[in-house]
Amino acid sequence: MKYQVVIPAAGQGKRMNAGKNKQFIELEGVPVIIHTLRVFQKHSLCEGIVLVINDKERNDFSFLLERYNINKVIQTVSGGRERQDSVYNGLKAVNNEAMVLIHDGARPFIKLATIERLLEVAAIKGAAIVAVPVKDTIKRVEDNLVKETIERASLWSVQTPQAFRFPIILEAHKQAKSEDYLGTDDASLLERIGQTVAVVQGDYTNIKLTTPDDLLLAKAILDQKEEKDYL
Ligand SMILES: Nc1ccn([C@@H]2O[C@H](COP(=O)(O)OP(=O)(O)OP(=O)(O)O)[C@@H](O)[C@H]2O)c(=O)n1
Ligand SMILES: C[C@](O)(CO)[C@H](O)COP(=O)(O)O
Repeated sequence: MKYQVVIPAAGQGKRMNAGKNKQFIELEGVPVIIHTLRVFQKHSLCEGIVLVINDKERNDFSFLLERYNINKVIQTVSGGRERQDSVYNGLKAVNNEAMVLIHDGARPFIKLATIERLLEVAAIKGAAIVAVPVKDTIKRVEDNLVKETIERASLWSVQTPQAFRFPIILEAHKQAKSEDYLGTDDASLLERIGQTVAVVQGDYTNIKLTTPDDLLLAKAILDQKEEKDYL
């Protein structure tokens, strides 16, 4: 199923502490955001990319899109205070494609096979997300004391892309905004209004580059990278 993808890349990268937006950090000489965009640029089912950026970085992004010939970007839109605001701004620029994916610019290692499996499920279920089973024990902690150990068998660590039939995710964002609800992912905006969301198992290598140690993992992942998986 053909789709458009919204790529939020308007964050500040505070936890990365790199002194710049982590999207511009180079991995093997190529900026993180380009690694991410290249996957969708090459995917024949991707009909367009809406890139969400900080206006102060518009020239930087434009230069990179030109240099790396990322010509599937149909619009670059301004980000907002929170990731959710940025995504909503991006959704409003999608030209009413039946299916929309939302994928963090900070997740450069998404595989084509995962995207294709996600699309198949989202086409049937209306909404689907990529996730991996949790490997560690998860506990709820308050004031450095364990309050609860959460049964691990049903816990998943959620990633992106998240795929939705366009009208339902646009409406969910609209409703969350009108009710001042802030979620940490887009699927939660559907869950809170009673919509079902399917889960597709992805890869543990589909990491979000968040803190400096993630760059060590990124190097190891790139060392093992099979071009065919991504491009
Ligand atoms: N207001 C925001 C916040 C985040 N993002 C994007 O959403 C993705 C996931 O967010 P995160 O990893 O938290 O990125 P940052 O917000 O940049 O990181 P930090 O919280 O450490 O500042 C990233 O691609 C980021 O650029 C965005 O477009 N707009
Ligand atoms: C959307 C997400 O990547 C799913 O794991 C995650 O919630 C983003 O969190 P962030 O703090 O905005 O990076």
